[in-house]
Amino acid sequence: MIELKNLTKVYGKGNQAATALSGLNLSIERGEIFGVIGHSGAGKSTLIRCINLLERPSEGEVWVDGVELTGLNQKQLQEQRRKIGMIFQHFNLLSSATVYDNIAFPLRLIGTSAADVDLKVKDLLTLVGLEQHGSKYPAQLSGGQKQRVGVARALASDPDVLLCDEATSALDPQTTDSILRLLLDINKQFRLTIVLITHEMHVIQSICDRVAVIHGGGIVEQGDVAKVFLKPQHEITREFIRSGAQQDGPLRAALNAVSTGYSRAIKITFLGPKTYESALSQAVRETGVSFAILHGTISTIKDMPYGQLIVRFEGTEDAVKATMSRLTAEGLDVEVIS
Ligand SMILES: Nc1ncnc2c1ncn2[C@@H]1O[C@H](COP(=O)(O)OP(=O)(O)OP(=O)(O)O)[C@@H](O)[C@H]1O
Repeated sequence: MIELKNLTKVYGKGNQAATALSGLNLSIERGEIFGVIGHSGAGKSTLIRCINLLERPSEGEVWVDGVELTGLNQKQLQEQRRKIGMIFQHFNLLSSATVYDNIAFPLRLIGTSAADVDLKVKDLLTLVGLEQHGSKYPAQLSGGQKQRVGVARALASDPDVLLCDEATSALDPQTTDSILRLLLDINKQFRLTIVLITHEMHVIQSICDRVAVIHGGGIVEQGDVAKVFLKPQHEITREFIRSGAQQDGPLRAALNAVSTGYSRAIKITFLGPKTYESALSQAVRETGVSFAILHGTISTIKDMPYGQLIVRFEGTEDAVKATMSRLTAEGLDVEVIS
């Protein structure tokens, strides 16, 4: 659906030159919600703005729905851009136009009849839950409502792709969640491909199918959110996960606590329905190992439950190893951490 090949973007020239993206490759499937996470300056905005050529890459190719965009003339590009909607961190609404007129704007630009504009805008107002607010001006709306207008306007031309440029970064946590739910709904309802950039792991965890971690203008890690989130390979990814987690001070103290016999601290990861099964209690009952829970999380990635427990097993070496083997045989991920 979207393919970025050897994408390079250099701003400025000579000794003023700044490389924002260097030789980046990325493939995004139709209908998925793809997240790009990275620190400030990593290249996220440049990357997302290259997908609709708001920013023209210095080198490389941008393929959307089988069409390579960098080779198109202005008219062809305008045509293709209609298939790519975009929403922004600061909403970018026309302050002197009503909600209705903001949403109607892209339709009027392409000469849609007044009757069709009316039908479409009313449908979109209902879709984003703003039926009662069509005649208001942006200044009379909350941040979440403004972003709903942004979503409705982006959907007016029936795009195949929605680009979200830090779309929830200016919103409080509750409003963020309501906008994320709206994005998830429209992704399901219209099989819309969504690409979002963010610096918050929570956003990725809530709605994305796959994620790429970007650092220094390149992708350092990518894959299914569950895989990247639960088994991060790169230090930058681990940093993001730590920043979204609770303080690990108490855990460190527990790991350092002296134990009398043979003991191992183990991280056990449960995914999907296994999260709610009793594999751990069954395994220790059978092997006679005792255990203390040092740290635990149960949450969801998109709508899939997962759990992560750090436990200290105590018993004979053979019994501890047998317990780990049993958990592995049950399909759980088991990792010795100390
Ligand atoms: N118009 C520009 N002119 C010169 N350099 C730029 C320009 N836009 C971005 N850069 C540089 O390119 C690099 C990547 O910037 P970009 O805005 O893509 O990162 P980002 O990950 O989106 O950061 P943030 O989260 O702070 O928006 C940075 O070093 C930035 O200073």
